[in-house]
Amino acid sequence: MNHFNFHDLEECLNKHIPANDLGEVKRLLFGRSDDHAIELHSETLQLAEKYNFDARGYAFTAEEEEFRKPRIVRIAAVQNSIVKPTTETVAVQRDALHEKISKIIQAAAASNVNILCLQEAWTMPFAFCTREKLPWINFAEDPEHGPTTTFLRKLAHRYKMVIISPILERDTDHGDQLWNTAVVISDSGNYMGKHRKNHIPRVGAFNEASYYFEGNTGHPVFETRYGRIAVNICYGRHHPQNWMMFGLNGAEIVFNPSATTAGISDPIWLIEARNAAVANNYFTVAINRVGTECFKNEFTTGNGKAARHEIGPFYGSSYVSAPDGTRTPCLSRDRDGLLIAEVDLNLCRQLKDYWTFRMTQRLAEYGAGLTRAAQVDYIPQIIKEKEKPTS
Ligand SMILES: NC(=O)NCCC(=O)O
Repeated sequence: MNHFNFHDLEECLNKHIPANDLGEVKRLLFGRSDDHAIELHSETLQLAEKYNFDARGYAFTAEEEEFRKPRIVRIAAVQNSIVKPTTETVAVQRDALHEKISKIIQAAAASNVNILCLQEAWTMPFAFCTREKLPWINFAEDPEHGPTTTFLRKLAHRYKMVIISPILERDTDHGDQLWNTAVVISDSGNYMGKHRKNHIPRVGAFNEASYYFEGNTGHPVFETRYGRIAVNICYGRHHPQNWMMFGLNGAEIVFNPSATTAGISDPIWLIEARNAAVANNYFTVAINRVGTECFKNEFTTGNGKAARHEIGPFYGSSYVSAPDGTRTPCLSRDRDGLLIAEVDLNLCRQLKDYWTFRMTQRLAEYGAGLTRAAQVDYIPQIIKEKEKPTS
């Protein structure tokens, strides 16, 4: 099937599953059978219509508590295609993306979004497949004072919104190195800090290791006005320990800005961030770009297939998962979109109390086991059947 004949999983279920089975199918696929959609502000919907993106909203509630007030926060994911051909200058490509995203952020603000995350390397095409340095490395910016952070700080301040901005970073203080970095800007418009992608892919066309190394910023959790947040960038979602460390540091929401293509990862996309939400008792927000990106020079992918000019299609499908394992429907596979989720952060502790994973986790046991497994002379603990005596 052509991926672009199939736009939207939920739409397909609604169309084809018999009405009396639909609730149970949704309970098994999404963790709940009811429609938890929320109405978005009319300005959000108007901007979505005008600028040709989807806007959808859902709510996750928690039990009422005697001693804690609900901690209701609106979080958002943005998925989008690039705007200009990759043959345009870096400044033209980047500015066009700034312009597109400013409309989507405005739409999010109209529906009172508190924390918003953009997709991985959102200011550029995902050009790492080419393995060519120029012009792509010219998209790299200073995370604190570069043009993208400067641009977003104004919006964050204007809308009192925490914004997570994943970019290609140039670290001029340390040998001009490049990094794949998420910048966190507070609701007062201040630069809060950054996190560098912990796991760098060496799969398919994702040749990022030619540009930057595994991150060296650990697993920071940012204490924002609206809650404790962290960022697990793309390929890091395949590593349960990466998710776990953000949880151990107290994250209540972990964003997973990604760039991944149909065929590589779509069968596992819907389970990874959802599983992490369950295992770590926090909300997760999985975000993927849309569209196919074309480059002037052909590149090969090391799979015996002919060289090509294109990477993609990126299949979108951004979604939010709650610590109880429920999830929103996805955004579409091929359209720009804004996904808003209203969450009660009290749900995190409620699920901690229910499952008691932290108590049963046996961190010290695994810490020791992992240390042993990382040694070069580690002998895997395998038990074989004893040889039977031959008679
Ligand atoms: N951007 C990125 O890390 N992509 C790798 C492919 C994947 O993890 O799905």
